[in-house]
Amino acid sequence: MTNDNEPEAAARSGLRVGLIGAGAWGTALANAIAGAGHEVVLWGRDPDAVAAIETSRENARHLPGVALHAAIHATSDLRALSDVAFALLVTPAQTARDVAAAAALTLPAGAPLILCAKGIERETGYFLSDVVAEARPGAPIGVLSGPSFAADVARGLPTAVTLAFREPGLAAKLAELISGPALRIYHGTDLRGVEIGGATKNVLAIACGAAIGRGLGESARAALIARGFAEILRFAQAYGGQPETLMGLSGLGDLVLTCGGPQSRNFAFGQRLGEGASPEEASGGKLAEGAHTAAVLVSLARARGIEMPIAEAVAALTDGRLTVEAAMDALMNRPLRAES
Ligand SMILES: NC(=O)C1=CN([C@@H]2O[C@H](COP(=O)(O)OP(=O)(O)OC[C@H]3O[C@@H](n4cnc5c(N)ncnc54)[C@H](O)[C@@H]3O)[C@@H](O)[C@H]2O)C=CC1
Ligand SMILES: O=C(CO)COP(=O)(O)O
Repeated sequence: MTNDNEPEAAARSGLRVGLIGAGAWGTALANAIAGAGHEVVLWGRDPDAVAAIETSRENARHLPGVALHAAIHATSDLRALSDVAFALLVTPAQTARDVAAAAALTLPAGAPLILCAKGIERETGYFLSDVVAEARPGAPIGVLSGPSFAADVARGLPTAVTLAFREPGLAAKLAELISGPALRIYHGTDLRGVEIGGATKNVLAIACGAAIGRGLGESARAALIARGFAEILRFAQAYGGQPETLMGLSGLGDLVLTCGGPQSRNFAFGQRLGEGASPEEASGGKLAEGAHTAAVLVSLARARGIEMPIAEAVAALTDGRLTVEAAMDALMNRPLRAES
C-alpha cells in the first residue's frame, strides 16, 4: 500500500471535516483533506464495510492499495457528523436527496455542505444543489467538480478542480483549507455552471466511449468532444451557468479527461456499448453517472428548446432504443449548418 501523507499531519490541529460516502471519490478526498491537516470523519452506510475500512486502514473495495491517512475515522453512525465544521457529500447523484436528508438531522445548522456527486436528479429534473437545498434550507451549499480521477488524487498525482459557493468568499476560504500540494482547488461563485459541467460531461463521455468501442476512430472522438462541448455550453447558458465556467476545469477540463479513455467509468460504459454489449452488461456493476443523467438532461434541454443531438443519442443508446450505428447515422445525417 502507498501512503505519501506525512503522519505528523494527523497531529496538526485542523478542523473536523465530514466526508459523507465511503466510495472511491469519498475515500480519496478524505485522504487529501486529512493530508491537508484536518481530522476527517468518513461516513459509509454499510457497517461491515466501514468496520473493515477502519480496521484494515484501506478501502479495499473502492480504492484498493491506498492506505487510509491516520487522521481519518471511518464510521457508519451519522451522529459522528454532529460537530464537523463542514462536510462533503460524495454518494451517487441519485442518492443525494435521501443521504442529504439523513445527514441534515445531525450536521450542525449552518455548516457548509459541498456536493461532489455529478448528475441531475432523474425523478424531478432538479440540479443536485437544489435537491440538497430542500434538505437543508438556508445552509450554504457548494459544488466541487473538475477533472479528477479518485485513483490519481489518492496517489498524490497533480490535480486541479473548482469549488463554487454562491456566498462570496466562502469558496475561497474552504479551497484554501482543503487544497494540498497535489490537489489545487480554484474557487468561484458560479455554482450552477460548475454543477452543469460535472453532470453533462458524463453523458458525452459515453458517446466518445461508444464511438471508440465501435472502432470509429480518433477523428470521431474529437468531433464528439467539440460538438458535445457546444451542447454543454448551450445547455448551461439556458440554465444560468456562465460560459467562462464551462470553459474551465469543471466543463471542458472534465470533458477532456472523461472522453480520454477507459479509466473513466462513463467512457468504459460507452465503449462496451460500442463493442455490442447491452446497457445492463455494459455497466458491469460500476457507477456510470451519465447513464442515469442522459434522459433527464435531454428532457431539460427539450423543455428550453435546446438542441443536444449527441446527448439525445446517448439517452437512446442507454435506454436500448438505438444501436451505435443508428445513433451515428442520425448524427451524421443531420442537416448541415453553421458551426455554433
Ligand atoms: N471516482 C471518481 O474518480 C470521481 C467520482 N465523482 C463522483 O462522485 C460520486 C461518487 O462516486 P464514487 O465514489 O466514485 O462511487 P463508488 O461507486 O466508488 O462509491 C459509491 C459509494 O456510495 C455508497 N452508496 C451508494 N448508494 C448509497 C446510498 N443510497 N446511501 C449511502 N451511500 C450510498 C456506496 O456504498 C459506495 O460507498 C459520483 O457522483 C461520481 O460521479 C467525482 C469525481 C471523481
Ligand atoms: O468525474 C470523474 C473524473 O473527473 C470520474 O469519471 P467517471 O465517473 O467517468 O469515472
